[in-house]
Amino acid sequence: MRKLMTLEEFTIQELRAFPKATGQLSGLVRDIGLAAKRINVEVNKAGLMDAILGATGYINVQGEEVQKLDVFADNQLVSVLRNGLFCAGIASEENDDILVFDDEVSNNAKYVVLMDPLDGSSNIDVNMPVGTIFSVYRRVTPLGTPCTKEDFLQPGTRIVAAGYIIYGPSTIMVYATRRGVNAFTLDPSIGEFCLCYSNMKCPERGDIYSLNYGNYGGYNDQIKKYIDFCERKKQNGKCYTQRYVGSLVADIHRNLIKGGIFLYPGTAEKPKGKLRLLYECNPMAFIIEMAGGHATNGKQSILSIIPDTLHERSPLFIGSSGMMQELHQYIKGTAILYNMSNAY
Ligand SMILES: O=P(O)(O)OC[C@H]1O[C@](O)(COP(=O)(O)O)[C@@H](O)[C@@H]1O
Ligand SMILES: [Mg+2]
Ligand SMILES: [Mg+2]
Repeated sequence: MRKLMTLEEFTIQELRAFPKATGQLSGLVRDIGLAAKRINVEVNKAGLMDAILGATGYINVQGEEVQKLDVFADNQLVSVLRNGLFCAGIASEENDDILVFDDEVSNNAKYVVLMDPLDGSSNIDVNMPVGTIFSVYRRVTPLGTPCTKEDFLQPGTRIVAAGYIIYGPSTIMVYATRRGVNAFTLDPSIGEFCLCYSNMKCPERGDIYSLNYGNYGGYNDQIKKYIDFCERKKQNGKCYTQRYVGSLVADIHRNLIKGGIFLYPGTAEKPKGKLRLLYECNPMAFIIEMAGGHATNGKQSILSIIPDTLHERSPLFIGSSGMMQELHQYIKGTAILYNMSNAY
């Protein structure tokens, strides 16, 4: 077996590149990795335990029925980060309001974490890939004081690091900073995430388009025309292929590796679509943009949106740069597609 660098070794190597760094970000990512390992164990044996499969009967702030695994995942992340040294507070898709840790250590931590503890909830009971999505921001409120909502309502251009863990045939953590995008596979024999893809680049083009076709009727004419174009489109003599898992982590992970485009547009009924700007759109946009792709809401780059509320939704168009250019010719959005990776 090739000796693969572990996540811990990788973050320490990154630290060595920044002698002035405090190590807080590396510590935070390792804490998230630990929580992911605990979630992974429950996901793997979900079919064996009623305690993990099924719904809680509780409706969350999103108006969605909360799954038992949503709660389990949220609790694992909250407890690891609350008891850690590097996080001042959390905003979670599952909680109405922010969680301020407000103790001496946490109040001196310079980062806050935003998370979708369990993504792809509708796929839990059918053994399809699900995931966890996170993003890290530097606080804007003074250290030594409790963090506030201001620390969470920052545009995606302020993201310091973002990532997701996909609990699939293998469990993979994709972690992005401004230095690049790297992926780590969980090696169950040593219980460590090991580097499997370094410096990932999203191919400029692919032949996959990904959307929930069931919503087609509710899309505006421009988007319908783009989807019709994808149906007819031939590339190198090959038709475009439609793929949709229904777990954002899985649909984005596939397109990150193979190239492709993912759309979750607004509809007449839900003009903002379904996906949450802070917990889903922003982190995925950061990862894909750092890998050379693009992400917009059809009008502007996702990362440039100034959030108003914790649980606001946004249409999402994301993927290979060449395919995003093509899409924008159809939806005539005014978004000038430039790569945000060098915006800051
Ligand atoms: O069932 P739909 O409308 O296609 O929505 C699927 C989308 O909803 C989600 O499941 C929403 O995420 P959660 O499971 O975290 O609520 C995404 O993962 C996925 O892309
Ligand atoms: Mg989600
Ligand atoms: Mg979720």
